[in-house]
Amino acid sequence: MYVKICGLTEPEHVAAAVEAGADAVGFVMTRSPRQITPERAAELVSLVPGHVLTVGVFRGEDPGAVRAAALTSGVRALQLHGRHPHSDFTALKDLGAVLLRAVDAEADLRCGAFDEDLLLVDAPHAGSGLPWDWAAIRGRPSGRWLLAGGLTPANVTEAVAAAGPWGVDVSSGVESAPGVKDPALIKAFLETVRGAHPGSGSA
Ligand SMILES: O=C(O)c1ccccc1N[C@@H]1O[C@H](COP(=O)(O)O)[C@@H](O)[C@H]1O
Repeated sequence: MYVKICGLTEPEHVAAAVEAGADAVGFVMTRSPRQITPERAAELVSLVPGHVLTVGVFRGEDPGAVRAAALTSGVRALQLHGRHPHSDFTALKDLGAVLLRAVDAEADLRCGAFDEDLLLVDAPHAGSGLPWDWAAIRGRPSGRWLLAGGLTPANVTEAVAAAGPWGVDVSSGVESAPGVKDPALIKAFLETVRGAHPGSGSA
């Protein structure tokens, strides 16, 4: 199962995610308790080995702003939250980055229609960090998609069994306080997922 650890702001937390076996690490470059500048993201990206995908996370920015942040930070994937027309993704294609469309589970489950590289299905009220009815989306997204929203080391096994995703994405569920990652929780999350689903995928 593919695992992304998101919202990293400190080198030691990047190291914790990489050592624990994350497939992807995310850097939030939009308004958030986890927001970092593209320049800070570049410093953290430089610490990530090539086999781990680096993802820039954005919400509502126009493609020009996303492009500028992508070029400065050097992330290899772009995760766009918000109601972006397909043309926003097309406008970024030439960067050669993996493109992730993030949708919330209530607003848009026409998941078969997406043609970005990856789909990320977040909670109906994205950003709450609360568990939600994962079973409601079982069988609806197709292809490679990540489940997110309120996942923790304690509930990820149940969430995966309920929703049947290709991968999982966690941020607040591996924090000791909003925006403060906890290396022990990062390790526990990876161990739990890998224990139940050995092996990972490739984006
Ligand atoms: O983490 C944030 O603050 C954030 C801000 C803006 C857009 C997305 C954000 N995070 C992403 O939200 C999902 C779910 O996170 P959580 O585990 O419920 O906290 C995940 O994809 C984060 O990358």
